[in-house]
Amino acid sequence: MPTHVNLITGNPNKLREVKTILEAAGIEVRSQNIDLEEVQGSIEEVTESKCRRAAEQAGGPVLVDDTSLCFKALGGLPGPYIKWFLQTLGHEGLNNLLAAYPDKSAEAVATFGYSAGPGHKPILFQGRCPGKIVPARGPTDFGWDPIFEYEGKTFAEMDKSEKNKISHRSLALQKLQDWFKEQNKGSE
Ligand SMILES: O=c1[nH]c(=O)c2ncn([C@@H]3O[C@H](COP(=O)(O)OP(=O)(O)OP(=O)(O)O)[C@@H](O)[C@H]3O)c2[nH]1
Ligand SMILES: [Mg+2]
Repeated sequence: MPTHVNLITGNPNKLREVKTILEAAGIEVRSQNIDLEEVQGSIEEVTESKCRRAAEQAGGPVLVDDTSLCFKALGGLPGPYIKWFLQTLGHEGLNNLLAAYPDKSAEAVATFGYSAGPGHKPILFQGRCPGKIVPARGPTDFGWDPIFEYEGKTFAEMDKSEKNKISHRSLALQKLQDWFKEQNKGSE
């Protein structure tokens, strides 16, 4: 296991969750806020490009988190473009996108990219959490948490620790930790 990672993000809520999850496993989370240009493409392409840019700009090993919200009735959209949809339409507008469809199911997808440094190919770790889109319930301090319902509660209605146990982000970070452990074995 590395003793620390450098998470490149401008999002303090992500940083808080990643810190809670990884620091419980003994990995210190440092962070740099670098505004990275984000390309269009599949979830994986967006994350890989973001991770490459982050490594170049930070000049060393980096971790990035790109988060998607995928509506089943819309073939996976807004997907990696959820940030702009959320900013433009708000919670109500996101619900309205699904008004014509009986299927409100969605998936929260966290894709972490880890690069050992500039020029190193990013390795991706993905976690998916199934849920459905509902009218907003709960505190509004983090993105689309109030409209994403998992087993009867929106993410916003959950305690932070409850969300961190089952979230897309914790599933992805579990895979990252498993990979770190594998790497360690190889170097022993
Ligand atoms: O309710 C939420 N619960 C979450 O668990 C979650 N994770 C991310 N988000 C939001 O989804 C968009 C992703 O865009 P995104 O991955 O590009 O993030 P970002 O631009 O905010 O930060 P970063 O790219 O600097 O890391 C942004 O609007 C984030 O606020 C979440 N909302
Ligand atoms: Mg972003």
